[in-house]
Amino acid sequence: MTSDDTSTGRAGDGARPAPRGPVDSSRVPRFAGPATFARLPRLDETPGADVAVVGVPFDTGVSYRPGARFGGNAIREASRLLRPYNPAQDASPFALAQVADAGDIAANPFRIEEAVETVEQAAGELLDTGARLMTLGGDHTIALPLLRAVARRHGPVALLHFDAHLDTWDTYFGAAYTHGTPFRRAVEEGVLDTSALSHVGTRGPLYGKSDLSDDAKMGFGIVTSADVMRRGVDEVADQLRQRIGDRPLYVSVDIDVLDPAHAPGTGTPEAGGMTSRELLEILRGLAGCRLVSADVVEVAPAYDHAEITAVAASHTAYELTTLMCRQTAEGR
Ligand SMILES: N=C(N)NCCCC(=O)O
Ligand SMILES: [Zn+2]
Ligand SMILES: [Zn+2]
Repeated sequence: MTSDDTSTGRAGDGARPAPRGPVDSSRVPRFAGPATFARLPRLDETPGADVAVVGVPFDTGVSYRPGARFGGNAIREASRLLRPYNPAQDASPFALAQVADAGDIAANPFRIEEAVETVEQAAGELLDTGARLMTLGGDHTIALPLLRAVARRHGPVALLHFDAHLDTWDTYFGAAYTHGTPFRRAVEEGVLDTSALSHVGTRGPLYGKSDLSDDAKMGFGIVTSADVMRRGVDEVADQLRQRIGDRPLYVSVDIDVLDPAHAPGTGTPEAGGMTSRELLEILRGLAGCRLVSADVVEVAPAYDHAEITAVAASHTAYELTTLMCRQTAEGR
């Protein structure tokens, strides 16, 4: 594959050369060569990244269908069709900041505790370079070590959690680190700013009413999937922005927040979810927030059809990345 890349137009500022953009799909077929996110350079091909896209092929924390370990690479494959100008945010993200694909974190698939440590450590090293992280999961277990690493750098962060599920349950089979429990652990560990925690898109059967009261005690507010439908994306985004204010913000997107019609390729699907249009619009409405890092998790390509889920996840990561690049360009 040629290493030809699009000229991005940002003049080098002395500290760093102009960002190296994606491979030009008008010159090199977009279906050629190994996949990196959005056909961007690998991190080792750049002097350093403002946004590092990193995969975590780990799904040992799941309670139902496995397969999210293949999610990151499915998202990279589906991201070949992304283009460099984002009209919805009026920005060319990859010209505003250097985005690079940092490859995958090698988490132990046989020892969850060790995997959690590995993800925290590797994420911490990437954050120490000054990059923001756009993580491609993996199951939702990985949000805990990612939040630990982010909190070490920024202090406790506001959390905006898009998911069909609360993921604030306590344990499964006595296990503390699973994909249904990361945010309870994160609250217990003090890595979240409990004055600004929101779930968006929740729905479906619970174990009991106490799931909701426990969750509320931890400080979470809930915008259900039905609330999004009734109130509309602009009102929801306004309310979220007000709650978040200028706190450092982490956004975690479990792709099962989308209706199974929009994201069949996931491990614990629930009927009655958001559309991909609603999700993308709410994300765009977060412009102005201080987004420090984000993840997109729970893409399980074995249950996908025609890359529906992976395409939705790639666009989700694209909107989040665009928000981060705009902030870099604004010096925030
Ligand atoms: N984080 C995701 N996707 N799912 C959690 C579901 C936990 C359960 O089986 O009750
Ligand atoms: Zn979920
Ligand atoms: Zn989840």
